[in-house]
Amino acid sequence: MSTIIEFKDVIKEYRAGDHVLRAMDNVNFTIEEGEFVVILGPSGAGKSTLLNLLGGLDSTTSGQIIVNGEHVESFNDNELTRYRARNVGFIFQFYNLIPNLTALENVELMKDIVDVNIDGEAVLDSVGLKDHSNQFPAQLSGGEQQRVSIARAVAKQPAMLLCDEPTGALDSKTGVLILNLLQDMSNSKDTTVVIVTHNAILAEAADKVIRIKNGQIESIAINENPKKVSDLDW
Ligand SMILES: Nc1ncnc2c1ncn2[C@@H]1O[C@H](COP(=O)(O)OP(=O)(O)OP(=O)(O)O)[C@@H](O)[C@H]1O
Repeated sequence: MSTIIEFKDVIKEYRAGDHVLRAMDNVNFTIEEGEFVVILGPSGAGKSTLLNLLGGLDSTTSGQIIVNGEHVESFNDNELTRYRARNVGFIFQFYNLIPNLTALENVELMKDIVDVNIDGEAVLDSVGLKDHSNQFPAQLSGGEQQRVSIARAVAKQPAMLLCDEPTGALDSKTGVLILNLLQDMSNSKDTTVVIVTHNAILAEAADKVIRIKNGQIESIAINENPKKVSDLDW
């Protein structure tokens, strides 16, 4: 496997007046292509900060973030926009659906952003929304809206899927369906999946588990025999 993501001595500080908060404190790790990675840590540990830096949504204070051989920390705004569009699928807690487009149109919208063939109906089917493709976001429940946004990120077939509590609004059965889909995508080796979660059980399904605490890496563990998501004891 080849390394797709590398954090080298990454520091991220937030300033509020003369107070400085170090949210990322000298963080080093690598992620291999196609890995299914789970990031765990208590509230405020820096998990979302890590994901935002990796996704090019926020900039480092110092250090290097190398993705596919490119230095993300050195990108200007245009380069960051291109990087996000080409490489990253985001599954975050805010759904960002376009209200006057149907579920299907929200998914197929990705055709205009990346050069991929999208079978929107099939992707909606894979997240259990086959019968909802012609509904508008306001006609869907919170969990269904979250699944449309997951379908949209998946349809893009990105090199990296960055997920912040991807199953937050879902019941456990639907959550397992989604996590299964994400694990299958990483098993196909085309997509590297990084999931931030409070759910420690998911660690058993990960290829790599990164634990962070107070902005620092507490441990990095490799699972030689990760479980299938569907075999976990939820
Ligand atoms: N934009 C910001 N400005 C100032 N401080 C911030 C900002 N974003 C995050 N922080 C601080 O950085 C630290 C890490 O926050 P982060 O959101 O990364 O934690 P987290 O591990 O994702 O927490 P949670 O599990 O509660 O979502 C926290 O102390 C937080 O208050």
